[in-house]
Amino acid sequence: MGVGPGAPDLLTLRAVEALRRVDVILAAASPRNDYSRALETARPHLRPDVRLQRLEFPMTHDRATLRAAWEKAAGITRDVLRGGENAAFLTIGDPLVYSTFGYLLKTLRQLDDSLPVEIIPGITSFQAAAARTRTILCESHETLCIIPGIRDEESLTRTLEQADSAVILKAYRNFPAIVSSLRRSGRLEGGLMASHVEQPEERLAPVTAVAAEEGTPPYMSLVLSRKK
Ligand SMILES: C[C@@]1(CC(=O)O)C2=NC(=C\c3[nH]c(c(CCC(=O)O)c3CC(=O)O)Cc3[nH]c(c(CC(=O)O)c3CCC(=O)O)/C=C3\N/C(=C\2)[C@@H](CCC(=O)O)[C@]3(C)CC(=O)O)/[C@H]1CCC(=O)O
Ligand SMILES: C[S@@+](CC[C@H](N)C(=O)[O-])C[C@H]1O[C@@H](n2cnc3c(N)ncnc32)[C@H](O)[C@@H]1O
Repeated sequence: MGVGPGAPDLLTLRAVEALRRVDVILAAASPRNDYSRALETARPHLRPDVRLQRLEFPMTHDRATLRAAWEKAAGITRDVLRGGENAAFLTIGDPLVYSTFGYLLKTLRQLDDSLPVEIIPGITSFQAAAARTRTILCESHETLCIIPGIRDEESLTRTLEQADSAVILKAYRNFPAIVSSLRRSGRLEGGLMASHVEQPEERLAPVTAVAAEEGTPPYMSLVLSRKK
């Protein structure tokens, strides 16, 4: 299930109802910090007796490391379900948008495609950012383009030139290339940077202001860009 951007009151009623019902909570954590923001977001809704099971996702692009981790996570999930327990896998935002859930689902299907899976949608990070900044995402004939900010500058520029509205997720380490591509496509002015939306560390600022600072933005950052 998606738990939304990070505030415990931005889960859907369906997600909250499911959390009250399940025996096991499956939470993705990076071995780097063993922290699950999705779990902390859902925590106020958990039954005190629910069992917590961490699943490690290494947050890397190394194919062999990823495959091994997904197989381990899918194996644990299969064993929980085959044991007769209900489980909820938590993911930030929506489970079908750049989510660990996608990899878990595909790998679980390969292990056993008879296991029942229900997907509960969540409010995405960019919907939450649009709401917090009162930004219209798209209207009338406009397109809305969802762009992974880890692409190279040329690719980012080409896509931005085609888009009416754009949201650039994963706007952190590659932020300088993102800023250049916004500038080259004539949309730097007006670009909004939204970090940790609906989380305690929330920051909303013009892209130009963030670009003028030293340092790398946090992983939980995205850019909203609407063509003028
Ligand atoms: C490679 C890299 C780039 C990339 O994003 O592509 C990457 N994550 C990176 C960094 C990173 N990720 C997170 C933090 C801590 C942030 C914090 O704590 O504030 C940090 C920062 C850090 O570690 O420094 C947490 C996190 N990540 C995802 C979620 C949401 C979810 O679970 O859905 C959550 C919240 C979980 C929670 O806490 O609830 C999801 C994804 N992250 C993935 C990959 C894919 C999974 C691959 C796999 O199966 O392992 C997937 C599914 C995206 C996809 O595939 O599109 C990049 C490498 C580092 C680098 O080199 O820069
Ligand atoms: C792996 S993707 C997860 C997307 C998520 N499933 C969704 O539906 O929004 C991680 C990226 O989502 C964005 N993100 C997730 N939560 C966020 C938040 N609360 N504030 C700002 N950006 C966030 C950031 O761009 C981050 O790099």
